[in-house]
Order: sequence, then C-alpha cells, then structure tokens
Amino acid sequence: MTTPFLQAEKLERRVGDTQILAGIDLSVNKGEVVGLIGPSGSGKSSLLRAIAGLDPLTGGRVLVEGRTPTPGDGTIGMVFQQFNLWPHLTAGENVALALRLVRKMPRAEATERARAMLDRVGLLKLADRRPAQLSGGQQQRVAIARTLAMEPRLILFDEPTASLDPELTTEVLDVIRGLAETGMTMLVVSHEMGFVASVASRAAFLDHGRVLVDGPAKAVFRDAEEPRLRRFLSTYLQRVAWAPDPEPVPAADPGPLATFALLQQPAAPEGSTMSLLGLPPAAPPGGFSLLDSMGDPAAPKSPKADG
Ligand SMILES: Nc1ncnc2c1ncn2[C@@H]1O[C@H](COP(=O)(O)OP(=O)(O)OP(=O)(O)O)[C@@H](O)[C@H]1O
Repeated sequence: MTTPFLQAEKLERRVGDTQILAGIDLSVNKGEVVGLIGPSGSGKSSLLRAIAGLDPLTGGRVLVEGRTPTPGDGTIGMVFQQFNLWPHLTAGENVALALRLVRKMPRAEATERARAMLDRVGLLKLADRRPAQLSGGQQQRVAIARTLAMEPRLILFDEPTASLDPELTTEVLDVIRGLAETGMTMLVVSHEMGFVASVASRAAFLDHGRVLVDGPAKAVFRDAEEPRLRRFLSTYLQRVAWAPDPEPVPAADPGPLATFALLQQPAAPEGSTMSLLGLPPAAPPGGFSLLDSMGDPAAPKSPKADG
C-alpha cells in the first residue's frame, strides 16, 4: 500500500476545558482535493491550522509523505479568509517581496517569478496596482499567487471566499478549480457547497471536532445519510433559499437527491470584506518563519518596501 501524501493521525487539540479537535484521522493522497464542511465551530479552521503547524496539538501527529513537516519549510501553503496584502505595495511587489523575504531570492528573479505567478491567476495586467485598486476577488488571487510562488506541495484554503461578495466568489473558486486540474493537493474549508461538490474529490464533514463523514464528495452530498450532516445541509439550503431559482426550495429536509440538486445554487453572501493567504506582514528582526506568522491578525501590517 502506498503511503498517503498527508496523514493526520488522531489529532487532538484542547484549550482549557474546550476540546477543539477530538481525535481526527485524515489521509489525503497526492492530487486529491478534500472539501472540509461542517457547522460553525465544528473545528474546520482548527484542523487546517493544526495541519499547518500553526496551533499546537495536544495529541496526534501530522505527516507529509511520511515526515513531520517543519513549519516554514515551504511544504504547506495556506490561504486565509483575509488577504493580508501589504497595502502600500503593488500586486507584483507583494508576491516578489514574499519571495525575497522567505526564499531570499534576488530582486530581479523575484520580480520575474512574481509576474509568472500573477499570470497564473490571470492578473499579470494588474501587477502594478495596489490592493486598494483591486477588487476583493483580485486581492485574494494575488494572495493565492503569493502562496503559489512558494511552491507548496499542499495548499490549505480556509474559507477563501467568505469575505467576498457573491459576484467575486466565482473568480477565486475558478482559480482553485484550475489548481485542482493541475493536480495540486488541497484541503478547502468552504461554505460553497456547490463548489465542494463539483471540485473536491472528497468531502469530510466535521462536527464537534470530529470527522463524522468522509467519502467521495458527490456521494457525501447525494446520500447525506448521517443525521447531523443532513441537518447541516438542510440548514444550508434554507440559507440559500433566497437565491434566484425557478424551483421552489424546500425549507425542511429536502431528501438526498433534491439536496444534491440544490447544492448547485450559489451561497448567500457572508458578512465582511476580506479573504487571503497568510504571509507575514513584516520580517521581524532576525528572520521569521513563514508558517509561524501566517494569518496572525496581530502581526504588524506595514513592512518597509523592499529596497
Ligand atoms: N484558541 C482557542 N481557544 C479556545 N477555543 C478555541 C480556540 N480556537 C478555536 N476555539 C474553539 O474551537 C471551536 C472550533 O473553532 P473553529 O474556528 O476551528 O471552527 P470552524 O468550524 O472553522 O468554524 P467557522 O465555520 O465558524 O469558521 C470553536 O468552538 C471555537 O470557539
């Protein structure tokens, strides 16, 4: 039997009396895209953060190709809900500075590679714009380009479109869809069930820090036999019931097949405005670890432009 690309074994995380992860096992093969779904507070973000090494575990271990990844070694990239772009730098400079800081890449090489990465997410023409001159979807694509520039072998997406208006969600999901087609191994926490159903090869449903259902994505949505999953999907369908739909949307349990059909509907808009990857906003004196700093909302946001 071949070793899975990613093995999360019996992951436990407890903070005080709160059991955040209650013994999660997850194996992911190379090239798989696994959608993580579940109610708010079920542990989806915590699972990603644990895999990335951002949060300490109180039990279990994470192996990538049989080895414990070292935070900051570039094996794992993460894209967060907030984009955390450096506001005074252009899109190109955001990607290039990351390469210079993390990879110690010479300026010319970093600039060239940044342009190639922006091209990959369809933003080469906007390379000279600053974040404020970009839409939220474009900013998130810059953030994805910045993650891709590090050449991660596994990318974790934590609700990458949750901060975007629905019309901007598609362009970000299309980039992720494109990455899936290139064979990138990815874990995607998303409330976009239609996206998960269509792009993820597998879906795992979390509840109270446990994986209750794990299987081929379409089967998970189509069958939805597990009662909590069924309840979760039913609630989701009620939330999207506002969406333009020639068919009436059942408010209660719609049955498995109807559930799957309705999951093709777009999700309702969510609250805030930003989403992102997590590079460190600044290089602290004495160097830094990429993963240690990723997504730290308390981190300073105004590094000096690279000079
Ligand atoms: N550092 C922490 N200390 C205490 N409790 C925490 C901590 N981090 C997370 N939790 C709790 O752990 C649970 C899981 O949180 P997590 O953010 O992983 O859920 P989630 O499934 O990603 O939710 P959402 O969909 O709302 O983002 C929640 O009850 C949360 O309040």
